[in-house]
Amino acid sequence: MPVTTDAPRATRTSVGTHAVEVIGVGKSFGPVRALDHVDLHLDDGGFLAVLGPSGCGKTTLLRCLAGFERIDEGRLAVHGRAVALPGIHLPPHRRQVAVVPQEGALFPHLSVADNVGFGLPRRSPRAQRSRRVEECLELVGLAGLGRRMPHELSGGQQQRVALARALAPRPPLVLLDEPFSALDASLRVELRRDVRDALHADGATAILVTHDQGEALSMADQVAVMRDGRVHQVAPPEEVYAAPVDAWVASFVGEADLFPVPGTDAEGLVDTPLGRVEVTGGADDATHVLVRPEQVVLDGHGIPAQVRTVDFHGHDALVTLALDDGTLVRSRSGAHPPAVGARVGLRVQGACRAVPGGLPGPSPAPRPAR
Ligand SMILES: Nc1ncnc2c1ncn2[C@@H]1O[C@H](COP(=O)(O)OP(=O)(O)OP(=O)(O)O)[C@@H](O)[C@H]1O
Repeated sequence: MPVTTDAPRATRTSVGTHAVEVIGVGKSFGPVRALDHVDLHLDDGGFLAVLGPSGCGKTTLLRCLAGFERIDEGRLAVHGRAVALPGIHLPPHRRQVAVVPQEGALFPHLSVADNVGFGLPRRSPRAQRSRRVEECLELVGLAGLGRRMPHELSGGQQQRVALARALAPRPPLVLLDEPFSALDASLRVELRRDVRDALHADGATAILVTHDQGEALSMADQVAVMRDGRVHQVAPPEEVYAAPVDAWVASFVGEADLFPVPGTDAEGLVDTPLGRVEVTGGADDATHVLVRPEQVVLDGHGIPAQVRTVDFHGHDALVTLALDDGTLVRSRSGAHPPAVGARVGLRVQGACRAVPGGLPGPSPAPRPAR
């Protein structure tokens, strides 16, 4: 497993064998505790997404790793080399950590090839530098465009050049700071896939910072979910979605309807407004049953409900329904959703997860769509 943490219910492995180590890192800005005892480990070639809402501290973590901010407590190491301890702060240029910023920030007066080759050692033979530049342009799908100037490229192509520039010197760590936020939705999806493939093909170790769940889940091998300066869970994307450590993570990562657990019977069945559901997994302190919209299916013999809203997405739709007691639930239907106002029956399909919900902040349960 490439990443571990001291977050609740996660396991921590030994220190000293990882490509990136973040150990007990704290950072405050005056009274604001931006990072609160953050522990993360990432193996060589791993790809970690740090996911969290605005203000949770993810950019601060990235800036501390890059060397743009000093840490107050803890230790940061890259490939076994301590780059930050309290009192010790290696400047950014001595960390060999490459950053891909939100908007490419290419040198406008340099060609694409010169931008990509910018960080390569001047002393290495010219032919070798050109080969690496071509290799990196090919990795990001821009082979043959080295002579263009940045202004002759689209926004997506500029981000590809920024990635190629970051990869060229084979840095021990690549940091991606919401690199797709300036792009339109369809381009973003295409670029996510290409960037993930390019990083894997080059064997790069990378950390992506994002508030976009889709981006984190589709790109990374491991996802660290942050809130209020703390890491709540680190796990592969499928596990963060299917087995969130608490109700807050469940609600933040995907759509979640959460119902209080009144108690489980001997067969592991729980009464919810959607009928009796099978519950698996959950911790001893579980307080809520998590039901994902794809588990709520239309069934003429099911619990009666009325369609309130339909968010149509082409390939599917997210339908919000009101049960007769007023509880709102969501169902992900196929491309032919029921009409607003229609009376339908609902059934929960498959086992549900029980999760603890007692975290600070607004109660996530039950959370209607709108
Ligand atoms: N230079 C600074 N001075 C004072 N407070 C700061 C500074 N940088 C960050 N903070 C505060 O630290 C907290 C964490 O900020 P950070 O930018 O790391 O969050 P974030 O998760 O990256 O948010 P966003 O997604 O909005 O960029 C916030 O409360 C922010 O206001």
